[in-house]
Amino acid sequence: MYGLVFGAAATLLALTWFVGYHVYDYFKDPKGLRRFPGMDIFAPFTSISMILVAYRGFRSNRLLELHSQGQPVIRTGPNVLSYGDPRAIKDIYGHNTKCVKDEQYAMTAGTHFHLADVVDKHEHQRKRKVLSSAYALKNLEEWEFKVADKAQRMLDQFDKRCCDHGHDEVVDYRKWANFFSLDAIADIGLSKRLGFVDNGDDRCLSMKSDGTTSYCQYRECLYANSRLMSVLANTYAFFPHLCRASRYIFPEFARLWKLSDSWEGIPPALTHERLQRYRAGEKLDDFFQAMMHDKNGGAHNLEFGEIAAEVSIMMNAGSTTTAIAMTNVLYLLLANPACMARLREEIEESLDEDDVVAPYEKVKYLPYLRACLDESMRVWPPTSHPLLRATPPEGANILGEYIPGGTAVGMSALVAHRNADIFPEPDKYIPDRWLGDGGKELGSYFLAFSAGARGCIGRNISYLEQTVMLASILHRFDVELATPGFEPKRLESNNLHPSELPVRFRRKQNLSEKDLIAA
Ligand code: HEM
Repeated sequence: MYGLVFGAAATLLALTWFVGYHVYDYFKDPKGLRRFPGMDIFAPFTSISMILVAYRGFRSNRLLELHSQGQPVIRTGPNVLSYGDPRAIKDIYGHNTKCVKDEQYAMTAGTHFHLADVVDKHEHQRKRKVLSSAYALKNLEEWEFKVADKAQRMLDQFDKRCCDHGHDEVVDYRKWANFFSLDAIADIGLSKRLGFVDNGDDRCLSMKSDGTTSYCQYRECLYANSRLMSVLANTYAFFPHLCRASRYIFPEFARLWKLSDSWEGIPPALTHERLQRYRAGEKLDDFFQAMMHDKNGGAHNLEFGEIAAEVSIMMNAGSTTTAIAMTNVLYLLLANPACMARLREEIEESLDEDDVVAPYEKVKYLPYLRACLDESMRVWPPTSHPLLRATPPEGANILGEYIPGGTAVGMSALVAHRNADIFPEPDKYIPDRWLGDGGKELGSYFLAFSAGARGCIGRNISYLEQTVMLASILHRFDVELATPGFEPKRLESNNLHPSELPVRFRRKQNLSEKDLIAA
């Protein structure tokens, strides 16, 4: 009985402290953030608001709704501001910004930082220098054959499933696009043949820190980790506690944590395997090799943990985003037949009839093709939520207004891209807007790859993969939605995931009967 009373009193005390602390902080307002309207009435007091919005699965859309009502700045947490005016991009993300990555990145990092979550500017510069040779455009073109190989395997799979063979198989392009982007980045990065496209399955090895291994499904595990972080990392001081508690309290989170634990073991398993090949003296042409040595052959002497961290971000950022972009562009073209027809015409004019996988040289500068890709990443940016930066200790001017040091600030790419002043008719798919001088001017408001020193290092690889795969598919097949009028649902974790994309492939009429039989 006394125990119960004591427990109730302790809970009440803790709650009173919790609420009192946040209310006190709000009214004390040391940074003067009270002038900004809250995302809802609780957001200025507590990050629970953002946790709930994130949990519902589309926080950028909520921010878009709020900013569209005319609010340029919204307080989404006690110390977090969301910007709605794309002119803030250069202040927050531009090359001259003094803002650094927010502590959220360090909070969610593993034992070692990787290029994307390292906060310290000098450490980031060091890493970026080491890795830039690996990601350089020069290497990229040398690695085209790896992408072409995966593209050929994708075409082989679609050939087997296309309607001309008497069956009527519906293909989930979303799934296959992810198999493709994973196979491609594993080969480019680690000379590893995952074989996801060949197997139509993403079963792979995961390795615990004690060296024990097990098998798991790659995408399921990665997506679980991303979903957890997108919800839980909105708390700061409470993050480790929430991580622990959520494992035991909520069955849904317990399931996600189990999968996420398996994801944590995938990059070490890949790193371990590649290191063994490296130590055995195999000279392979991949990122890994470029990461281990400088141009003159001098060893970088990276620790295992750092190598595994870089493998992790490469296999994560380098696969999901591209697969999302590939899915969205195909969907948007199917939903906009006039754009599809024009793109096909451009592709047909540049490829020869006997080209199977589109040679990058022939398609990389096709203006309408690039415009279709960029417009789809504008409408549905694969990484859509505000990527938070912290203002420097001395504070920063954002949109001409002083924001004190240590404030988290960010702008969602979805919000930036749906701004009607910059992108008229923002909800419509209009690739033309990217053509000519007008298109060039829009570049500074295109946030799909973020911007400045922390902008995406892998964008050229992604364009290579997206361009080759899309051109090859449209050169070979007629594609249609399995259900006319189908629209993918969307779930935003750390990326904005479309649901499945069920389509049918049909070999194009201009291919000879002989060609069909050979396939
Ligand atoms: C459509 C495809 C892609 C999109 C939309 C995309 C988007 C982004 C965005 C928005 C950032 C900034 C992240 C942040 O501030 O937290 C970023 C950074 C990064 N991306 Fe990508 N990315 C794509 C493809 C790739 C690929 C293919 C790779 C690797 C092969 C890659 C590797 C990275 C890395 C390592 C960073 C961190 C860069 C740094 O901080 O210096 N990305 N990407």
